[in-house]
Amino acid sequence: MSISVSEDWQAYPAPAKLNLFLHVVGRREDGYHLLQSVFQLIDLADTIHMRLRPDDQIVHHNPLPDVPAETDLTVRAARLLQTFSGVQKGVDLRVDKRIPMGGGLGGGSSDAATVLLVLNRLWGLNLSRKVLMELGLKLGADVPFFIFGRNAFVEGVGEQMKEIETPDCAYVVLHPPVHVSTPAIFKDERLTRNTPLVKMRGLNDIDCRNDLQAVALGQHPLIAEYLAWLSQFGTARMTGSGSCVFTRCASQGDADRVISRLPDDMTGYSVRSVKQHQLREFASDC
Ligand SMILES: C[C@](O)(CO)[C@H](O)COP(=O)(O)OP(=O)(O)OC[C@H]1O[C@@H](n2ccc(N)nc2=O)[C@H](O)[C@@H]1O
Ligand SMILES: Nc1ncnc2c1ncn2[C@@H]1O[C@H](COP(=O)(O)OP(=O)(O)OP(=O)(O)O)[C@@H](O)[C@H]1O
Repeated sequence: MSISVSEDWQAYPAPAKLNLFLHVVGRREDGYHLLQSVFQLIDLADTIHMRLRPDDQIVHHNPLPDVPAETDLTVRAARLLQTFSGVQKGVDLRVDKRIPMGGGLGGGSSDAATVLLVLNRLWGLNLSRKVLMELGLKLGADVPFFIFGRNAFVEGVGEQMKEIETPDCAYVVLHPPVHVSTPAIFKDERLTRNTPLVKMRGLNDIDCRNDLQAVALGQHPLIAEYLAWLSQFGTARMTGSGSCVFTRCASQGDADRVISRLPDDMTGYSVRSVKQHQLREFASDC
């Protein structure tokens, strides 16, 4: 799947995710945390434009203001794949960001996953999903999920996943304008790391809370104001390490109505759940 924008450039989607719940169940010796979470794909997405180059350069044409090209996860993903495969091919990249950065929506990780999936095809590498997921984990804990490409119950540090049925529904997502540092949340001494392990049968049996939320609210009180406003319309919760908060709505119309009542100084999105990543078939399962 791709959407043509010109003869050479092709456009590819990089969807965001919500963590429908997120439990911290332990900590590894290297400091990384063991999690249990359900990851839900949503239709809020960045667009990555890519074009094959006649040489082996990887060129980012519109780096983000605060992220130098060399540290952008799209460039890092392309370089990692180039080094791993030994391929002598290059790519031009442009990224249209729509997913708020540092919002717990996994935007950077999804951008990286899209680059890995697309270059696997454009460079003719034919690497398996498993290999791409292992490579992706080197870039970030959420990258394997986007390569897996289906809603999932995720364990470990973010690398073990099982496909799961999730409700087909609408969500309202609000973006408090604070940049949450994921390492600072995980390092915080107030974080509880001993939530009992759950067996995943269905979402209804689970205490759907986010263990990172109390810590994020402690560090950024503004998130609590957004949660309070959204709680008028349903149970509201933070995604990932924040700052975004979300609630489920009965219909897209309901979600749109919530957004229409948003105070002028708040930013939010009416989104839908997505069943599968549109680029899932760019990696094979064998
Ligand atoms: C919390 C989640 O948002 C859930 O989706 C993600 O697991 C975070 O993923 P991410 O933003 O891609 O984070 P990474 O870049 O992999 O890790 C940032 C930092 O968060 C901490 N970190 C992250 C994931 C994890 N399972 N345990 C951790 O302790 C580590 O200090 C790490 O250095
Ligand atoms: N292509 C990219 N898009 C967004 N952020 C990027 C990108 N490349 C590098 N980054 C860096 O990664 C940081 C985290 O970005 P991201 O938007 O993925 O956070 P997040 O949504 O909180 O992620 P998560 O849900 O995985 O915790 C940014 O602040 C930025 O410095």
